[in-house]
Parts: sequence; C-alpha cells; structure tokens
Amino acid sequence: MSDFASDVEKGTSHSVSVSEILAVRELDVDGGTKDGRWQKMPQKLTEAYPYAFTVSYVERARQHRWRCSDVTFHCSEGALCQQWIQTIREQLTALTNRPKHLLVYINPYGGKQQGKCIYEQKVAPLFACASISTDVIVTENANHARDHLKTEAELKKYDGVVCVGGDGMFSEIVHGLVSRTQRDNGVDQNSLEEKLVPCTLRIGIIPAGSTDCICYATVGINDPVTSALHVIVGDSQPMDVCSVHHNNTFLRYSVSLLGYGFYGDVLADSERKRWMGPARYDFSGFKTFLTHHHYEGAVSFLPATDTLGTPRDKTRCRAGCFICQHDGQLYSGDSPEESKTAPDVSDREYEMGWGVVRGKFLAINAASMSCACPRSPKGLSPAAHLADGTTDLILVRKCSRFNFLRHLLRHTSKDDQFDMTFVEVHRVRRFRFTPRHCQNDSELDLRENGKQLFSQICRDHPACSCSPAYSSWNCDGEILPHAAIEVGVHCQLIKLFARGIEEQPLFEDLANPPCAL
Ligand SMILES: Nc1ncnc2c1ncn2[C@@H]1O[C@H](COP(=O)(O)OP(=O)(O)OP(=O)(O)O)[C@@H](O)[C@H]1O
Ligand SMILES: CCCCCCCCCCCCC/C=C/[C@@H](O)[C@H](CO)NC(=O)CCCCC
Ligand SMILES: [Ca+2]
Repeated sequence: MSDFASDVEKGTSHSVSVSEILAVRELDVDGGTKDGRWQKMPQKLTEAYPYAFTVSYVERARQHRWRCSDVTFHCSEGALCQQWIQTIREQLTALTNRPKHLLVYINPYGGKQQGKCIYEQKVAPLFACASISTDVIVTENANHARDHLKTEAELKKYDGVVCVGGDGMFSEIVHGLVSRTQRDNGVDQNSLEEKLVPCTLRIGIIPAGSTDCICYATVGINDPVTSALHVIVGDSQPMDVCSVHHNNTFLRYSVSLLGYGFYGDVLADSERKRWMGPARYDFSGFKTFLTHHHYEGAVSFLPATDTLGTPRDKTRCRAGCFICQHDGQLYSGDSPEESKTAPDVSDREYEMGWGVVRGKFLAINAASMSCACPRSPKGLSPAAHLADGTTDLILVRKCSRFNFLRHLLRHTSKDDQFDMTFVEVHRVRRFRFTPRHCQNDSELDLRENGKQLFSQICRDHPACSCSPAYSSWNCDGEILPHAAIEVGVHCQLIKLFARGIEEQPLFEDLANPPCAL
C-alpha cells in the first residue's frame, strides 16, 4: 500500500466487508468524478498521488440507522489505481444477490404526503450511485399499484419491487405480487387448504406512511436512507403472510396486525380523519379507549405446538433468527409454556387439537410479527417471529377501563402486557372468529342493519354504555367487510429487502467510530 494514501485519519483502521461496499468511483486529478461529482483535495496530496478513487460504503449509526460514507484513496500510479477500481468492481459484480433493475411505486398521499420528495431527495441518488436502474410509478389512486402488479407489470424485467409509503401501500404490493404468483401457478387463493406459491421478487419498503410497522420491525428504524441501503446491498428477509377468508372465500392477506375490537374501531374512526395525517391514530385511539366497547364471540385456534419459543419468552426475532431459519419447524422438546402458565381456561374446549375461547372481548389481535413501531417500540407481540409460520393470537377480555389502560400502556414500557388476568396469548397456525349474533351468510346484512340501528339508538342516548354487536377487523390498516373470518398462516410467502433487526453492539461508541482502511 506504499503507493497509496487514504483520506482517512492516520493511525486508525477501518475494515469494510465487500458486501457493504455500495460503489467505487474514479476521481480525476482535479477531484472530479466521472459521474460529475466533485471533491476538494489538498494540493500536496494531489502532487504526490495524482490518481484517486472513492469507495462508498455502509456505515452504521445510532439506533439501527445506516448511512452512506465515502473514503478516497490516492495513488501515485494510474495503472495501479485502475487495477484497484477494476478489482473492486469485479467483486461487486460477483454479488449476485444485489438488484440491478427495480420497479418503484410511490404513494404521494401516505403519511405526511412526503413520499415523492423522500424518494427523489434521499433514495434516487443512492440507487443511481449504486448503478441501479428504476422504473418509477407515482400512484394515481388507491389500488393502482396492486392492480398494475396483478395484471400489467412485466415482472421478468425486475429484480425487485420498492414501495414508498406506509403499511397500506406495502399491503397493496403484497396483494399484487401474491395474487399474480398464484394466478401464474394455477393456485386457488380461496382455499385455505391450498399451499400458496412463494413470490420470487423481493419487496423494499421506503417508509413514508403513518405507522410503518413492517419497516420498523424488519429494519429497526423508520428511515428512508437506511431502507434504501438495505435494498442496494441486496438483503433478504422472508416473511409470513396470513390469508383471511370468509365462507371459504378469500378476503385479504395480512402481514402485521389483524385486530378486532379496539384496533378495528380505532381504524374505522381514523379513516374518517385521514386529513389529520398520522395524528389521526392518536385522536381515534384516545376516543376508542373512552368508548370502551366490548364484543362477544368465539375464537377457535390451532396452536403451534411443534415450534421452539412461545409468545411469552424473552427471545426476540433478530437478524439471522435461528427459529425463522428453520421455518418454525423446530420442536423444543419442552411442553409449550402456554400449557404451564395458561390463564383461566374454564370455558375453553379442545376439539381435534383446536382450542376454543368464548366470551366478551375488548380486543382480539393476531400479530404475525412483533408489530413494533415508533408508538410501541417492542410491539403488540414482542416475541413474535417474522418468518416462523405462526401468528400470536392475543385475546383481551372485557375488563375495567383502568385495567385496559394499564394493558395498553405496557406496550410502551418494559412491563409484560400479557401478564394480566384478562389477557391470554397463543401462538397459532390457524384461527377462526365467530361473532355471537351471526353465524350464517346473512351476517353482513344483519351487521349493516344492526350498526345503523345501534348508532341511531346511541345518538339518541349519548350516555348509553352498551356495546354494538360487531366491530370491524383491522387488516394491516384496511377495514374488512366481514366479522366472521378464518385465518391461516403461510410460512415465508414473501421476501423483503431487509435482514431483520441487527443486535446492537454492547459498548457502541458511535460518536467516535473506528475509521481507516
Ligand atoms: N394515489 C393514491 N391516492 C389515494 N390513495 C392511495 C394512492 N396510492 C395509494 N393509496 C392508498 O393509500 C392508503 C394509505 O397509504 P399508506 O399506507 O402509504 O399510508 P398511511 O395509511 O398513512 O400509513 P400506514 O399504513 O403506515 O398507517 C393505502 O391503503 C393505499 O391503498
Ligand atoms: C392510551 C395509551 C395508548 C398507548 C397504546 C399504544 C399501543 C400502540 C400499539 C401499536 C400497534 C400497531 C400495530 C400496527 C398496525 C398497522 O397494521 C396499521 C396500519 O399501519 N396501523 C394501525 O392500525 C394504527 C393503530 C394505532 C393504534 C393507536
Ligand atoms: Ca410469524
């Protein structure tokens, strides 16, 4: 290296894995790069080492953030300099997991309506630097991206799909890709018994929504630059997808939260307040908490008895998760923790391996992943796994407002939100919900009429404390039209440009990172 000098401080060292190099650029003697960028160089240095190249690489910053850093190497011989550039380029080309051509959908109306600006200012320059070419579609209406992917998009041209938006926008991409894959392979989505065919294209999420829990729970932070860098290095994170059915008819897919009662009511109320932006969830959350409605019905579920780990253990799904690497097919040898610590199950019946719980519920939530988000950094089910083929079914029975508030607040602290007598949680592969007052096909009519009747009565009697018969299902931020549903988990049906949350080094001193090459 005697023919080289780097612009990194003398005496420090810095190693970068090739897999985290983003690009290498040749510099002109005057500091300009071939792609038009310009860099100031000390005159003494350029005299002794007139040839130079710059390596852009991933640098880790605080709280799971990734940043793009540059280091420039100066060289006295042009041929040697070219050799280095050539060798690094060859190494980068050999990384076959990296995308070269991407299809990008931008929702200009998600979150704070910053999607377009976030993409153009923070993401597009990074993709260009890494020589990734893109076809960009700014959506014109809801379901534009879904329908384009389902029917028109020439998927063979691409190495992945990127969505700029929130969980709802991601859900559109999932619906488009999964439906297209099943259609191309002749698989009937309506049958819960059918094994769905996994999607080959990976999906990248550039967070620009209101909750962005899928990004947060797979990367550890909602930061567009970090997510773009995970796309560039070609990360891959498999994810479970739930299919939701009603009367043997497919309704929707869910990757994060399926919530009836509290989260369904929050969503139904918040949809009318989209103009408020992300704050609509705080407003509707508070309002729904005050209404304190409960809903009666029966939940049947097929417990995942053959997996290692339970919803109450302290292990967390992190990058390279051992449990997810085995598709959730591991058997621990111990009896499941839930059978040791199950709360009052007096009204539960076991039939053919299925459990049944009947009662009045404030919330019925199924979390296929932790659902961690800035509002709740540990999430609805902190020990849930991204890709183990199970979902955590959380049943919150009717309790006092005070106790429900304690339960909700525990989502924001270290305390265990499941350690309460009125809460139970089961790791399941399938479940069904049947609301008490409807068990036939005319459910929807009954529901619509019932809702109208109820809201009329309650408008007439504002102090009324009774609950309506039905809530709605919140399916990743979309309202479902039916209360009675059956749900099955499809293990690792999709893949993201992510790697799961990386463990933080114990003694990280990021204000003073080690640096030199
Ligand atoms: N051009 C568009 N006009 C109107 N709606 C759109 C458009 N493009 C997408 N949508 C819809 O907007 C809805 C919300 O978008 P998105 O998920 O990006 O933001 P959000 O709801 O604010 O965030 P989150 O889902 O994280 O809470 C999605 O369900 C999507 O179908
Ligand atoms: C009174 C104190 C209350 C404190 C409670 C904090 C609990 C927060 C848990 C948040 C869980 C989010 C689950 C993710 C759901 C997403 O699929 C969906 C679409 O983006 N978002 C919501 O439904 C938005 C849901 C927003 C709920 C508030
Ligand atoms: Ca899961």
